Amino acid sequence: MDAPSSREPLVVFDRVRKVYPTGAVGLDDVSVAIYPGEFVAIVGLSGAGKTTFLRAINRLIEISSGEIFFAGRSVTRATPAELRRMRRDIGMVFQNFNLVKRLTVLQNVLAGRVGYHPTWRVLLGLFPKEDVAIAMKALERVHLADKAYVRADQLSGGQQQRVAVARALAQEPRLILADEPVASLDPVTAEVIMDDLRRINRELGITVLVNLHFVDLARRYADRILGLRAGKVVFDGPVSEATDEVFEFIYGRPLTREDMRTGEVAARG
Ligand SMILES: Nc1ncnc2c1ncn2[C@@H]1O[C@H](COP(=O)(O)OP(=O)(O)OP(=O)(O)O)[C@@H](O)[C@H]1O
Repeated sequence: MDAPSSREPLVVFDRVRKVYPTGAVGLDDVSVAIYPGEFVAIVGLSGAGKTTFLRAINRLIEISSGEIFFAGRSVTRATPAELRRMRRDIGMVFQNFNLVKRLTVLQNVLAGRVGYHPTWRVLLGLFPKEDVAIAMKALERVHLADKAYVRADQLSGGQQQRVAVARALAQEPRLILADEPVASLDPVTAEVIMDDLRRINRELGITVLVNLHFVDLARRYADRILGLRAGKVVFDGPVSEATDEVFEFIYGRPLTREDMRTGEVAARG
């Protein structure tokens, strides 16, 4: 693989600030570049700005100043049509799955294709055969093809999150944004989801940005750690440099059992 510095970044934040109408600061002068193929974990305490960072990329949140670029184009100044086109390339996975529970698994995954068709067609549920093939392939990637015709609400939480990953994948995105994707799952299931995301990243070259508050998962799965505190990037480096001391610096306090998905804090010498 090329060294990141020799490639065009996929996402750029240029002096981005977000101040909510309440006065709360979501992002404070953030400048950062994410390169194609990276798997980046964004870490920080609750309220540090992780969700704001992620949602600013596809403009689910409007920033207050600065500029964000995706694939060399300004997201901030994009017209509605340009924004729709960009959002096709950006899949999203949420903490609470966001599936339509009364629809089948396959129908949920097909929702990932809506950005490719006019609204009337989608409302009638008229997806071309190729889309069904893409959706089935996405389900195979998360090992759920056998559940295609089951109603989404019949699945376990972990399975529902895998459907959500398949839905993002069916978009054939360049980037997947995952906002605390394992926060409501047990440790074993959390690893299944993280394994899926990593496999997708490695095998398909899709860039993955994931908000995590578990130190062990961030270390195990990410290539790069972006540490936020009070809206500022206070650490940006490879996972090998993200020591306990670094996490304690990002969090502004000692690590606790709650910071580990497994609930174990390593003994420190
Ligand atoms: N819609 C909103 N209106 C006002 N303030 C907000 C809003 N969303 C977030 N904030 C504030 O912006 C700051 C950053 O919040 P954000 O949700 O991005 O942090 P986070 O790191 O994702 O935290 P969490 O893990 O709790 O979601 C916090 O101070 C938060 O209270």
